[in-house]
Amino acid sequence: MSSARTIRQFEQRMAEVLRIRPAEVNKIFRGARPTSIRVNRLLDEDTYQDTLRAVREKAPKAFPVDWCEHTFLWPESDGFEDMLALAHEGRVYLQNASSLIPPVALSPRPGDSVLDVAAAPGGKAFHLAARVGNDCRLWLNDGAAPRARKMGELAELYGVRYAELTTHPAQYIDKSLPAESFDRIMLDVQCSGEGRIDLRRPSSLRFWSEERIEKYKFLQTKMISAAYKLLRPGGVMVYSTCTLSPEENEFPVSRNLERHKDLTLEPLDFSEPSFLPGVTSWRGMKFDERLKDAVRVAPTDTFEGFFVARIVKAPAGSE
Ligand SMILES: C[S@@+](CC[C@H](N)C(=O)[O-])C[C@H]1O[C@@H](n2cnc3c(N)ncnc32)[C@H](O)[C@@H]1O
Repeated sequence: MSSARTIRQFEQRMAEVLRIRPAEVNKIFRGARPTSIRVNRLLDEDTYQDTLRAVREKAPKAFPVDWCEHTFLWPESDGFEDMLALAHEGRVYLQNASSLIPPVALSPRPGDSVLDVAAAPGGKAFHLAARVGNDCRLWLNDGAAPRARKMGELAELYGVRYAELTTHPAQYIDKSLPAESFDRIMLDVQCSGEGRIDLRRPSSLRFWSEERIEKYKFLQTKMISAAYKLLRPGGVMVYSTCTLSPEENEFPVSRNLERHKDLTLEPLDFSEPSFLPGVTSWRGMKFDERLKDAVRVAPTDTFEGFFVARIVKAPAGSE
């Protein structure tokens, strides 16, 4: 159980991050729900059409997302049991709408070599595969072997073809995989999960602490640095977390922009009212000005708190 002190610390921190009053934090952090339905395109065409019909009939309040194909926003979760049954058959993937953002931001192209560094349970990796109809060389990695194994089984259910499935620690992944060999890298990393905290259940704060945030920030900085070495010149990497503290978001990205001069940030070319720019300072720390091009998602009924940065490596031979 979390102490009253931890709850107070969390409320104060979130109020500061989101620039709201601590009392409002309690209204916003009411828990994670699956608030999107992604219809799986990797099964046969008849199944796809049949699934689309089922979504429209059984979850009529779901509505299409204009920046993400084959996907519906689903704030009311109507027809939940029917959608769950479709998910068990691999026909839809149910997840929070914020999780749709990183694969769209990464925008893999047909034929790309794609690495997902912390891929399990597979939501974003499967979405990447679906975006190019399995026409990519997909390398799945996750540091937790049992989660990686389960992801392999789910990949089969969802018709996802992958080239490799490994369990390397992300912070050292450059020691195990060939340098500069990926066109696209997804780095959706382990974090303090603030976007998913449910203050109706204070026990959801049991793993949250300011000390843990400090620990993660160095690990995440190393993970980006290791992934950088695997990215081809001209390639794109998306760094994302389901947390809001700048230590775990702007800090690791900013340190890597300083360290690797051929990296820069690109703004996303789609938006929602809850998308805010990244911050350039926090509690005495200064971050690279380009962090304004990152997206910080404020929690709403549909979107969990999230952070996404699209990081680009300059093409070979450029200044
Ligand atoms: C936020 S989850 C990833 C969710 C996944 N991208 C998805 O969309 O389904 C973070 C993942 O990182 C993995 N992980 C934790 N520490 C790691 C490490 N040091 N190296 C690699 N993976 C790690 C966890 O097992 C977990 O599956």
